[in-house]
Amino acid sequence: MVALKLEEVGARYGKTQVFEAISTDWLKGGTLTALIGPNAAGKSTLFKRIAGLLKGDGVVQVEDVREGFRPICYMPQDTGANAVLTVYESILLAAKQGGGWRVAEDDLKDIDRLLKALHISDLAFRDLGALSGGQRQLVAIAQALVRRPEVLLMDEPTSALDLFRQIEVLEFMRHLAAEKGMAVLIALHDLNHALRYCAQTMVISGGRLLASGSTLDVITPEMLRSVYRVEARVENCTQGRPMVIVDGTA
Ligand SMILES: Nc1ncnc2c1ncn2[C@@H]1O[C@H](COP(=O)(O)OP(=O)(O)OP(=O)(O)O)[C@@H](O)[C@H]1O
Repeated sequence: MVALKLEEVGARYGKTQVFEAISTDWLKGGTLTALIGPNAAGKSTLFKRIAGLLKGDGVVQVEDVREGFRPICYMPQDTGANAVLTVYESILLAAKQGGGWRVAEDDLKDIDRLLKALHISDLAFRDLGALSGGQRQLVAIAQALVRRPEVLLMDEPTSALDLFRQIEVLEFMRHLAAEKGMAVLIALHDLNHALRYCAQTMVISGGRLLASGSTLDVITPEMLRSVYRVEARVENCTQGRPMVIVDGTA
């Protein structure tokens, strides 16, 4: 199964250091990992650094990548849409990116399966430019998954989705990670999503990785006070699930 490890990873834009010396244990495939932290903490920058889109200090190691899979795929926050392509064409283009242009029967089957799994088959022949923000986000998830990544970095993938779709997508991703052995890192602002779906959580703040480990160990009232500047509790709801309840600003 794929494994990812960061060793003393840093990133800067020009002279401005965003974060430095981020190190992790080996993170194995099969589960979702939340990447959390306040606005501008560097979550997207860390993803770009892991994906190799930004250079910087330290080493990103990926081991045990299977034949026919891509080591790392980065799904950015909404970047607008190319109005010229249909949804189907855009997913096919993503599948073929960096490979040959010959389209095989299996490519088309993969796309059909993904469209069905994400419940967007009805959008297949719509123009990308004519979609709503949430529809575009679902298509972006299909574009990322069709590339068969071993490590998938998802930057706030549910920010434009309604409540039903948020749950549907995160449950689907958790299932897919377990089934395919994929390592999925998800930048999130909704900490209840982290508590509910992500086995591990990493907190980035003040240019450092402040905490990393089991989500329940990481999301604590102390962390919420020091990182998010809120007074909050983590309590079990009536169904026994832990949830963050915010009482106010700290
Ligand atoms: N291309 C860039 N050039 C210069 N500075 C940048 C660039 N991209 C991001 N930054 C800066 O780097 C810092 C980290 O930004 P980043 O987008 O990684 O944060 P984030 O944690 O993903 O934030 P958010 O939760 O608001 O999406 C911010 O101060 C931002 O202004």
